[in-house]
Amino acid sequence: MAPRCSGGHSLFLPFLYPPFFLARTHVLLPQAAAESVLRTPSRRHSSTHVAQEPISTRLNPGPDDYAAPSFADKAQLTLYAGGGGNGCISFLRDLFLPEGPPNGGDGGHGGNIYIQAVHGETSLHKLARRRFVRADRGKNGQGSAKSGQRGEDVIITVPVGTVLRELSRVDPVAENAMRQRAAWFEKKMWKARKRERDAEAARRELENPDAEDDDHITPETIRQLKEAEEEDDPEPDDPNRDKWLVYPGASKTEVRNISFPRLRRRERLFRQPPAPLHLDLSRPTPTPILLAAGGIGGLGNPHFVSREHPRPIFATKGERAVSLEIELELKLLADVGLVGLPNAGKSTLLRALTNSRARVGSWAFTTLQPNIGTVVLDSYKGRPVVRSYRRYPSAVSSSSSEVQDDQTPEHRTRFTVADIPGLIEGAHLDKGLGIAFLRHVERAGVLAFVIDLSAGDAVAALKALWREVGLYAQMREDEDRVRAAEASIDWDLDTSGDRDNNAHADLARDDGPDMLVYGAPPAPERVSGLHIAGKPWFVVATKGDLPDTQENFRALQAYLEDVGKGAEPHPSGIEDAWIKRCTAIPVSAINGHGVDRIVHWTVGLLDD
Ligand SMILES: Nc1nc2c(ncn2[C@@H]2O[C@H](COP(=O)(O)OP(=O)(O)OP(=O)(O)O)[C@@H](O)[C@H]2O)c(=O)[nH]1
Ligand SMILES: [Mg+2]
Repeated sequence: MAPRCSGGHSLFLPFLYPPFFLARTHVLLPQAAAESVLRTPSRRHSSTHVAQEPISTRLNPGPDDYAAPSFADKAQLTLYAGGGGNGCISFLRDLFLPEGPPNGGDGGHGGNIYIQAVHGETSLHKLARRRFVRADRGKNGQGSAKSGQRGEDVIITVPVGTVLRELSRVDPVAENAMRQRAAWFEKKMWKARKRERDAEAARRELENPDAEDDDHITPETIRQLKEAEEEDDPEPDDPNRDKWLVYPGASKTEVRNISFPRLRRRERLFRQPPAPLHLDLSRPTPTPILLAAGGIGGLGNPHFVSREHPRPIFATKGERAVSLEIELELKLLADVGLVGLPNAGKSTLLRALTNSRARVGSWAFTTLQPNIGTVVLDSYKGRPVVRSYRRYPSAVSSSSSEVQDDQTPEHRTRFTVADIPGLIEGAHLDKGLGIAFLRHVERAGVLAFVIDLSAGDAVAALKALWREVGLYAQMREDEDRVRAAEASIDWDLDTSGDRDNNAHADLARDDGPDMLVYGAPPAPERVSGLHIAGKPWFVVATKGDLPDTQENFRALQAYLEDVGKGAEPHPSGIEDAWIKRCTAIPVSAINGHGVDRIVHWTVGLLDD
């Protein structure tokens, strides 16, 4: 019978404890390693070796023991900001005061819609189901000078890493301003025509001083002519007329004869941000960002008291509010992205590291949607697991106050880990579950390559994974370059002519050569893929509890040492990629062994 060790830890994974590695190998016979695999709590005290179904634990759960992730990384929403409430037309009535002064209250302002990126949200599924977001309308004003209540604001909370793009907007305020400008211009033209007509009539009268004697042109005919012309060219309507509310008891003639006063421009507390909105919420937003401003409330009739209108029977309507169609796309901003072949043990590792209940199964493509888990470093209940500090990149902010914030490191109490579906060869060509999920690790701070030590050559597996990731990165960079080329303006329309004689080209060259593209877009630069290959990475060599995995691990470790020294190229083949601290951490995720080292190593890389 094979020798058995009493301490579980020392028997497992000799390479978890490198200093003791050589000393311990002599007791680690293959049979012993094989036994250790089956060492589940129920077996620890059993004296027989009868094969039993391993008892399911949190790290080795049954296929049905999982929380289905509700995940969506895209959502399209229509936002309706709240309209303003109407102003009120009312007059004070009291004993012995039948016709008191006007006392209609103002309408309340409509609610705004904001967006805020927060830690703790990991998916857009709730918003994807919602489709519409409406802020409340302001309440109408009431008699006795009671103003209407303000409409309630809505804050859309999204995960950090969400990108917002505006698709379209309907802005009644902007439309109205445009209509007003057109009406103002039309009125100006009409006034000019009227002046011309008057001048013409006066000239005719002057030219015919003895018009009374003339049968054809009398002052009466001149007046009639002018009237006919005026009928053909009526005064344009006041574009502000539909902004007014008139007392419903007023007669039609009264309404027709009201000359509404000029509406003054009103100061806005919330200005609608200009179109098109494009936000990249790659860090938490301490204060919500305004997306759609509510309409301002109407004014009650006391605002319009004047000598001409001592008892105004009109008030203004509340402003209609903007509506926006937006698209949200989530590029998960997990700190660590787990990349591995299907069935490598990524989800088990996520369970071991965090409280996640990701689905685990001994078949490929168990995970169909990304799972996010949070590793708590400091719960403020005792000593932190490890002290860590987060610094935000200063490139994100522009204002000086924010730059100041960037320089003060924030105490990191947790970090997030993203487990995505497994990659297969050709994933960058959309094979398997494809590249749809690679964009979630694209933005991770650290990449952890999860490699199953029991599934053949670990070095080959690592190279295959890096190849896919590298090709994906290069593809993304190409896409970005093409998009940038398409979006830039080609100022040099005369491609056949001599450029030196072309005034446009000269102008462009002097003023801003970087902004302009001459003729065809330039040939793409050398493809790099560095935006992913430049990230810190390490290898998690898992399933180390299985027999005959030590050799594989040793070969992997030797290969990574060579990569670190520069003797071997980076596994992706990309030049200048990150090779500072390449290492492999052996773990047995199913037993939770070695996972603490992953936490420490990750924190080291994140803090760097
Ligand atoms: N012996 C052993 N088995 C493990 C270990 N980690 C995972 N497994 C088993 O490997 C199988 C696959 O694990 P998963 O965590 O579902 O693998 P995955 O990489 O998430 O797979 P996909 O989601 O399909 O990509 C399961 O049967 C696990 O129990 C380990 O450390 N040791
Ligand atoms: Mg999985």
